[in-house]
Amino acid sequence: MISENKELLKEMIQSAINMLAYSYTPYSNFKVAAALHSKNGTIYTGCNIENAAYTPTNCAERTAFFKAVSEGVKEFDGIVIVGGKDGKLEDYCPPCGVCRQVMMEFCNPKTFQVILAKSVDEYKVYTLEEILPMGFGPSNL
Ligand SMILES: O=c1ccn([C@H]2C[C@H](O)[C@@H](CO)O2)c(=O)[nH]1
Ligand SMILES: [Zn+2]
Repeated sequence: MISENKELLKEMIQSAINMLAYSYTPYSNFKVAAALHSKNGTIYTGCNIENAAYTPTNCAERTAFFKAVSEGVKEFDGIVIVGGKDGKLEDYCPPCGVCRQVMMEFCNPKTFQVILAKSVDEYKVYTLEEILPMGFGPSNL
């Protein structure tokens, strides 16, 4: 489990916090960033990217997944998520339902860890199964 590696966890949280600077949010000012760890050791970061037409907005988590998958990487251990109004990390920022479903596509719900962070030493760890019980995924087809 990725959460046992405290050094890696800190590195991922710091990468996500650094990524907040690229969050494109002229409409909501709600800034979100993610750091996704692949099983080959690479960290893929992502930020939310809003749009004047609103619905094309892409969440930070999906930006990170799509960066990785578009480079041929499809196996992951865990994701760190940070976010808040104006980029202030006062609360934990849980992933939306659409992002949970994208996680379900590529990750084992029993082992993939979703780590919500407020700082490098303030975080909570969940499995995908805990935040998406009875999820529908590739094994259901
Ligand atoms: O899982 C989530 C939920 C929301 N947002 C973004 C989308 C939008 O830009 C802003 C407000 O919903 O937060 C994410 O990046 N990830
Ligand atoms: Zn989302």
